[in-house]
Parts: sequence; structure tokens; C-alpha cells
Amino acid sequence: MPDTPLLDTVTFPADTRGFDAGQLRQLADEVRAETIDAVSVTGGHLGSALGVVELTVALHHVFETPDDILIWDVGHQCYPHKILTGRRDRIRTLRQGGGLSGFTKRSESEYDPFGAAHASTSISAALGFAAARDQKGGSNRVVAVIGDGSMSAGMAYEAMNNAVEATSGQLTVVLNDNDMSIAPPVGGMSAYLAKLVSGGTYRSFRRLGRSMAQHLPRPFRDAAKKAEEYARGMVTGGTFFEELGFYYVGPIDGHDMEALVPVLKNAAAITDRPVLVHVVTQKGKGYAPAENSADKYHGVVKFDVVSGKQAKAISNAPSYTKVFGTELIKRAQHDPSIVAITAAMPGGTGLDLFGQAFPERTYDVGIAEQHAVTFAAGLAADGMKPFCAIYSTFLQRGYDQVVHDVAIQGLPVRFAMDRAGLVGADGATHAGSFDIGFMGTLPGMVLMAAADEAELAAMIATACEIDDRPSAFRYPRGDGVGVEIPERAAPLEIGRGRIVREGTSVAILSLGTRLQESLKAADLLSARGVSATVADARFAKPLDAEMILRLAREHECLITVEEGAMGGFGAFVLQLLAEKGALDAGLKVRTLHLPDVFQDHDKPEAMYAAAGLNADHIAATALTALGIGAARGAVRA
Ligand SMILES: Cc1ncc(C[n+]2csc(CCOP(=O)(O)OP(=O)(O)O)c2C)c(N)n1
Ligand SMILES: CC(=O)[C@@H](O)[C@H](O)COP(=O)(O)O
Ligand SMILES: [Mg+2]
Repeated sequence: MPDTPLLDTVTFPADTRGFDAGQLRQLADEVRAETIDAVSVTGGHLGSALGVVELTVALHHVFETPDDILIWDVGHQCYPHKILTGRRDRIRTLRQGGGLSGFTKRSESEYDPFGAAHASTSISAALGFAAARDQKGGSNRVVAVIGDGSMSAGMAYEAMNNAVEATSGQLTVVLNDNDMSIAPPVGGMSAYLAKLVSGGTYRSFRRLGRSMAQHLPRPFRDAAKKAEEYARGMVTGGTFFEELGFYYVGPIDGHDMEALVPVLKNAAAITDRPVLVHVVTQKGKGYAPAENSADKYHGVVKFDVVSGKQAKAISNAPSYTKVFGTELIKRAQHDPSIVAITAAMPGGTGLDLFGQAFPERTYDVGIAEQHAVTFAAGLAADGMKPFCAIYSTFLQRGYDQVVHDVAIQGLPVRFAMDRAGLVGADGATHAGSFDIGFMGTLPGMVLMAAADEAELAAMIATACEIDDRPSAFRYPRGDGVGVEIPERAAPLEIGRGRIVREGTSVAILSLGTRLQESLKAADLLSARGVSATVADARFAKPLDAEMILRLAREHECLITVEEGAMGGFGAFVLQLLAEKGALDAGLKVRTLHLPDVFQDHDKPEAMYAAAGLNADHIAATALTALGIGAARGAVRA
């Protein structure tokens, strides 16, 4: 544990309010050491947190949190904030079951006035808080901190566009520009910010001194007159933001406490217009292994603090993500119309591999899922074969585009939905729980779910051939099950499932990831003298009606299993059975799916157990339905 004498005196931000610049610097150093040490035992989003240590200390020193509202965009950089807001005693439980969330969360602390984890929501939320304050005649201040990567999303612009009209009072947006998203940032705004930073203004701000006050907008000038040192580090510019009605201040060095504190004090005092403070930081700041790594330790597993070496688990199977990337490359080698789209997640989606193989056919559109989907629709409309690879949870943001721009027009966009199902430590915000329901209800959509990595390869091959309508395939976070992938996977027959194991009394109909557990459940049932068929549905849409109706006819009990929310595969099957009268003769149907709650972060195994999607739960469900009765423990292997 690091030596933290000053931090030890701080439990809440109020404890820092009397600190001088030297003490604030020392506090930042100690918070940084504490953050590194904590994440070394928990894993998590380290690089972004290290980049905002000074900013966090300065914000809590200047603003009267929690009365003043401080909103972190994404929230993945909030560990220093948690350390300073009464949660240091639990900081080594970050992202662990029952422990602190890795993001901001309203239920966790009054210092988290708004929860997040998806990007680019902070300015809208802050504007809402500012407008609420205005409505109530309050006087508290409101701050949003948003990263340069998150500044690529439509929501951020929608909020800035509305800011001047929605609030007549104080609102500070801190643009934390570390010139990084998860991958290097992309797009015109990123280039614009780089230009602002590389301009003479930034290089020379230290020389500007008090004369700068003359060039500042009037409120700054007045404030600067009161405290001339506040003017240091403030530079006008940023035409784009000015045109939207903001005062633009910056760029300033986000690691320089003597620049940060006075500038933030000034921003807090401005009430006639919103202020955008452009702060330049370094992702991974102050920890050499992070600073020197390509991803700046954006997300790490446990690591050794001295060497920075991460304790990566060894696996015998490739990750689904890697299978997606490599299989798509194979297909693209024979089909020049295949192109791939990612919304700022090239590494996370495996499209970094595709991008190396086909740089000209890979589009990283930034954090802009809505645009990604409609951009793919345009590509498809003009004869390309777009694979739009977006995590299930982030595709939620592009849903109207999926409906309106893709599905209604019947365009053959292929949606590769990674991280479908539970994701462990990132928790509820990142779980891909809903895609079966929201994609499966769309007319014309072909929706597949991979039970293993060979199935994923087959589904990619299938999607390649679907040229007359949209298609989607879902697959989970993590490694495959270790099955062999054929050199050239054959496409599947659309709407055909497969029987994996034949039995007589119970039919377990699995969609996607829980097939292995379903097979284990069949073993458990067999040990209890119950014969089970196990089928892999492969398709949530169109359903294999023939297979499902046969299972219904030939078994006493039918259990659907899926790693998705209610209202998904099980609901589709029930609807089919009802429509075809297959429920009329007493078939016992049970639908196993994710529980109707937002499951908190935990180890995946614990989450599956809590969800009731393990072999013993499946088997117990069958036994209970058959009236054989079994406490779960009774069927455990
Ligand atoms: C809507 C959405 N898309 C993608 C992501 C994945 N994501 C999390 S952080 C991040 C990069 C954010 O970059 P920036 O805002 O600059 O913060 P930094 O990591 O640089 O501190 C991305 C792409 C997300 N959380 N939400
Ligand atoms: C904060 C965020 O949204 C990403 O960093 C996310 O945590 C990545 O998840 P994976 O680790 O599953 O790629
Ligand atoms: Mg960034």
C-alpha cells in the first residue's frame, strides 16, 4: 500500500477545500499512487483514471460537491473521484461482486448525481440539472467532464446545441482532451482539437500572464480583475464552441494544478453563458507502463505495480472476437464488397485485425453508433456488404437507425453483435441483454446466436450470403469453447436449428451461449433417469418452426434457454406454440432467460448462477416441471 499521509486526512471533498496549491499537488500524487495500487488488485479502467487525477482534485477543491453537480462522462475515469468521495475504504472492491461499481452510479453515492458507462451523455444530463436548478431558483453549479473520444457522438452536439436555450445560468463543460479514445481518436473534431492544442496559444500560455485578462470575455475579465492570477492559462479561441454559445477557455494543462484551480474558479463564477474549459491531459499519466503502452492501459486485468505486467489468463480457445475478426478476413479475401464498420471499438470487436488486412475497407466512425448503422445502410444500399460490428449494449443507441434506415428498407446490413449476454465486471450497463428482443421483433430480420466458435464462423458465412435483408448474429464476451473451426465454414440454412442430442421426455431448446450448460443439464437429467433432447435453435428469427413443433409434439416438457432478457427467444417460441395450438394438449413449457432485474457486476460464473442459467438450474427446472421435484442441490453433478 502506498504511503499517503495527506490523503489519509481526506474522506470527503470538503476536507480539501482549505488546501493550498502545494497540498493539492501532493494530494494528487497520493491519489494517483492509491489508484494504481487499487487497480493492480482489482483490474479496471486505469489509463483514463490516471489522466484525470489532478483534474479530479481540482474540481472537488473548487466546486462544492455534492451540492454542486459533477458528472463524469462514461464514468470509467471515476476511480480518483471515488477515492475522494467517501469510498476509499472500498476502493479495492472495484468491479468485484458486491463491491464498488467501475462507473458512476446514483445508488452508490450522493457524489454520483448521474450514472453512466455509455459515452457522451454527460452534457445532456448536466444541462438537465442546470435547467432544473433554474426552474427551482437554485444557485448550485453544474459541471460535466467529457473526453475527446466521447465528443464524437451526436448526443454531445445535441446537448451543446441546446445549452444556451435550456439554461440561463452557470454550466461548465470540461473537455478532457488526452488525444485518445480506447484506440487513437478519429474524425474531424479530433483533428480540430489537435489543432487547438498544437496552436501557439497552448505552447505560450505560461507566458501570457495577466495581460490575458484584456482579451477575455467580460465576465472573465471581471473575475480576473478580482484575482489576477486566475487569468493565467486562459486563452480565448475555439471558434466552434463559441459559435454554439459557449465561452471557450483553453487549452490548459490538465496536470498543472496552478493553471487548473484558477481557471475552474473562473468558470464556476460565469453565469451568463455556458463555459467550455479545454483541458489537455495524458492518458496513463504518472505510471510509466501505462504511458508507454499503445492503449495507455485503458482497461487492465490485475497487474504487478513495479513491472506493470498484467496477469492475463491463458486460454486454449480463441476469443469469439478474434474468431469474428479472422473469419471476416477470410471471407473478405474472396469478396471485395465486404467492408467493416466499428464505432470506436476496433480492438474490442476484432476489427483491428480486419483493419490491418484491409485498411481501405475498414471504417472507424468514432463513438457514433447511430451514424455507424445508417452509414452501413448507405453502403448496403449501394451494393456493398457492410459488417457493422457493435457491442450488443452499444447497438441500443442505434436502434431507431436499425429500424428506420435498415429494416424498413430491407437493406442487407450484417450486424455483428459482440458482448451479447452477461459481461461480468462492467455490469448492467454493458450487459448485452436485450438484443434478441429488439432485433427479433423486426420484420425481415435474420437473427442468429452462436453456441460456439465454429457456429460463429458458420453464421458469418451465412450473413455473407444474405443479400436481400438485414441479418444479425450475437456472440458473447470471452473465449470460445475449444471446438475446431473448419478452414472454410459452410453457411447455414436460414431458419434451421439442429438436434445435438436425442432424448425422449424433456426437450431443452437452447439459443446461443448456454448450449454447453444445456448438454450438461441433459447429463444430470440422465443420471436421474430422465431422457433429454438438446437442440440448438441457431436462429431466433426466423424460428425453425418445424423442429420446434416436433420437439413440442414428442416431449412432455420443453425448456427454452437463452442468455438474454425476457421478451426474447422464449417469448418467440411460446408465441409460435400458442399460434400452432401446440400448447393445447398440456405441453409443459418453461422459459429460462436473464432475470427481470439489472444484474450488478460480478464474476461471470456468479452472474450465471444468480440468473439461473447453469446446468443444475436447467435440470432442476425440468425435474420440477415433470413433477419429479428436485432441490437444485439434488441434481448437481
Ligand atoms: C456509446 C458508447 N460507445 C462506446 C463505448 C466504449 N468506450 C468506453 S470509453 C471509450 C473511449 C472514450 O474516450 P474518451 O471520452 O476520450 O475518454 P478516455 O478513455 O480517453 O479517457 C469508448 C469508445 C461506450 N462506453 N459507450
Ligand atoms: C468503458 C467501456 O465502455 C469500455 O472500456 C468497456 O469496458 C470495454 O469492454 P470490453 O473489456 O468487454 O471490451
Ligand atoms: Mg480521450
